[in-house]
Amino acid sequence: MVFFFAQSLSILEMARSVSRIFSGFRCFGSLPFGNTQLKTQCPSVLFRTTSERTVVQVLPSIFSRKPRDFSLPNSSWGEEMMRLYNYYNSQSEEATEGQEDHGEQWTRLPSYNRSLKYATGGVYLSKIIQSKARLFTRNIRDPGAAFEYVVFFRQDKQRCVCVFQAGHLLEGPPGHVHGGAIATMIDTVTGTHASLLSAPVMTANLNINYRSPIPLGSTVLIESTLDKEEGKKKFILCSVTSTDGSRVHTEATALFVSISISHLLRG
Ligand SMILES: CCCCCCCCCCCC(=O)SCCNC(=O)CCNC(=O)[C@H](O)C(C)(C)COP(=O)(O)OP(=O)(O)OC[C@H]1O[C@@H](n2cnc3c(N)ncnc32)[C@H](O)[C@@H]1OP(=O)(O)O
Repeated sequence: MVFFFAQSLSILEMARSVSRIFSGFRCFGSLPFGNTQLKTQCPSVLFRTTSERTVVQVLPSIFSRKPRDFSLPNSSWGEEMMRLYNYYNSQSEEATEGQEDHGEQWTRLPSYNRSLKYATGGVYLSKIIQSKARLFTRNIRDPGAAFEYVVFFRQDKQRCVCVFQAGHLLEGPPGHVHGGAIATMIDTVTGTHASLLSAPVMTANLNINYRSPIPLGSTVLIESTLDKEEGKKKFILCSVTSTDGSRVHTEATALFVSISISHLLRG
């Protein structure tokens, strides 16, 4: 992440700016920073500065139109992708009236490709960056060409599962998915998971073992579980397998460190 700030801004203004940016992330990324209330898509964000406490209202003022949710099915999704989407989605119904929700269901996490456009803090960023920035995994217009995925979260088990269909633009070795693309998806799923657990986080360490190649066009499962938490460190385990679980493609461990707004201000 790169942020450009005018030098004349006060620290308070910059803190407000970054907070608003994260407000945008909360609403528009699949990575909601902070303790997210999963069924509340666009919460107010409470943040504290040295001089004041401010509630930043995110919506409805920042919407010009409803952004596309990339975690919903499109025409490129194959049979296996749809089958698994329907499987997890069928277990993610809203709790019915009178029934308490203890996080025992899967929750589909919406996923958007922009944050800066909607984050008013972006006013301190380069206009070019504001207009052109897109989430890395959601920046190909052609459906099915690259990263097609949906992430579900289950709170009671502290577990995320991602159904991922790898498109033809992700080729590494002939006919198979590029290791960097696999790493990107692992970072995305584990990063989403870590950020659901705590305040803003950044990847500190990602350790990957590639066990067997993933054919282009295939659908795989990426599963993420919380290993342990130590202070501001979250250790996450991740595996990429065939959808029937018979083949392990990749195994990984990831470390995420909670950061403060001032960490980003330092660059
Ligand atoms: C729209 C959006 C949607 C987005 C939806 C998609 C989600 C995508 C998610 C992508 C996330 C990313 O790629 S983030 C981008 C890639 N990552 C980065 O650029 C991070 C660059 N690194 C940093 O900024 C920093 O090094 C940090 C934040 C990681 C740590 O700095 P810090 O906050 O000062 O913490 P520090 O004191 O150094 O360390 C805290 C503790 O962590 C340990 N620690 C720190 N680094 C490591 C390390 N590499 N390996 C082991 N341990 C480490 C320290 O020993 C210490 O342990 P102890 O002494 O406390 O025991």
